[in-house]
Amino acid sequence: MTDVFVVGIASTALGKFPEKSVKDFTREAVHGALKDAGASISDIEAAWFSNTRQGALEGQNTIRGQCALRPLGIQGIPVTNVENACASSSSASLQAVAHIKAGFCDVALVASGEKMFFPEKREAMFKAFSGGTDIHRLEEFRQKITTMGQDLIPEQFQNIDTGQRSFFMDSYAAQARLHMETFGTTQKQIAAVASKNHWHSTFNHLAQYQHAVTVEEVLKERLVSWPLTLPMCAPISDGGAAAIICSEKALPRFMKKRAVRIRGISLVSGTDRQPEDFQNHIGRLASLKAYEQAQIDAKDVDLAEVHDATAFSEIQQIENLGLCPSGEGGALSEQGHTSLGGKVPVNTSGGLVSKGHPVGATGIIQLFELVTQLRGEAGKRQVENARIAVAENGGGFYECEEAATVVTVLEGGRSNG
Ligand SMILES: CC(=O)SCCNC(=O)CCNC(=O)[C@H](O)C(C)(C)COP(=O)(O)OP(=O)(O)OC[C@H]1O[C@@H](n2cnc3c(N)ncnc32)[C@H](O)[C@@H]1OP(=O)(O)O
Repeated sequence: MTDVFVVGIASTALGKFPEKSVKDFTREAVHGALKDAGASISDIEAAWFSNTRQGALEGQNTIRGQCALRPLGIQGIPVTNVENACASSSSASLQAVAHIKAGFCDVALVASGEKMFFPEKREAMFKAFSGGTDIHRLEEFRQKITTMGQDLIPEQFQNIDTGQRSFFMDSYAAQARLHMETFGTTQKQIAAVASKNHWHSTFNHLAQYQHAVTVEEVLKERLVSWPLTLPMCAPISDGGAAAIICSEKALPRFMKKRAVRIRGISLVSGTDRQPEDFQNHIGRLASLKAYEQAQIDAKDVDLAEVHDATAFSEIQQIENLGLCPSGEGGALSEQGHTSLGGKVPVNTSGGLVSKGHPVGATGIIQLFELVTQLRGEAGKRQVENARIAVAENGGGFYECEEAATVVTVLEGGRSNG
């Protein structure tokens, strides 16, 4: 089977852009990725597209990819729409990799345009998140998560209305409380992750928020769902991203020196595990599979982008990726080991909490950061001598964890000859 490479990749600026459409983000991202690869539209033999919101908020229920790509001249080739909640575009990447490995094509496009911010439809904007779980069991899930670690919530924060928010913030808050109860993780450690990611994003001109926030400031901010405060939560974001990937055979047509090899990619769905069973967390299962494919060990990882839909999630995911033992993610983060300049920098882009989280596009945006790093083009946030990078992208929520998780292992530099 052929090796598969990323030869072109781009992300738009992320943020709240009420004047822009899904088509605008897609156009900018696809043109950026083609330019980066030195490719043209006629090079693309098959395309995958991800978007999660256009159906719920704009009524574009199906064929979103065809609608966004045809105006760019991408037509007459297979176009497949992939929806897997926040893991949509990484799931799409896996389909494209499999297609190339199976020999169906040599050059593929994976693209996403996402629009989440609709100030005039605020209620619908938040309600749309509930579609990322089993809507027929929403109340059951809600009750279950409310009871998780409830005793830990300080009295002054119990039963208070913290305003409109996505269902997911309550789910992650419940998981955070369970982790605190089990391992002694502290709210201050979660704040340290948020503060570190906000600092990282000061070096990322595409990030939604680009200001530093101290640990103390994070803790003093508005509460969203205990123990999570505002800067610990992924914001509402618009944006797009695209990648051109190819087989070994097609590689000489592109800038070989800047190519990054996809050494492993795995997709796992959640299981019936109990919340306390951390060893079988979906992120752990997905990373083990991807590491096996890539024939690497956690100690080989030079940097990672993980799905910090909340700052707590980063603690959970670095444990799942094996960057530290279970229960030690909070301490590892607080001691600065996951910061730029630390042992294994995590979320150098600023992560979802600061760089932004246009959900369908997030998988490719994570790859964009890692490819930029592996090419040595990350400027002030560059991780020295980075060779192996890992992306972890989680989507949806079923029972007590993400419904889908994709882990991708990338290798840059000397692997490409
Ligand atoms: C599997 C998964 O990935 S699930 C995750 C999917 N994503 C989500 O669930 C999104 C979760 N986020 C939310 O629900 C919302 O963003 C909330 C509740 C946290 C905040 O929403 P609101 O109360 O409407 O606040 P709003 O977005 O208006 O922000 C107000 C201001 O606070 C500040 N702010 C908001 N979020 C952040 C953040 N993460 N970091 C720093 N500042 C922030 C900004 O100054 C912002 O104003 P601006 O965006 O206009 O500059």
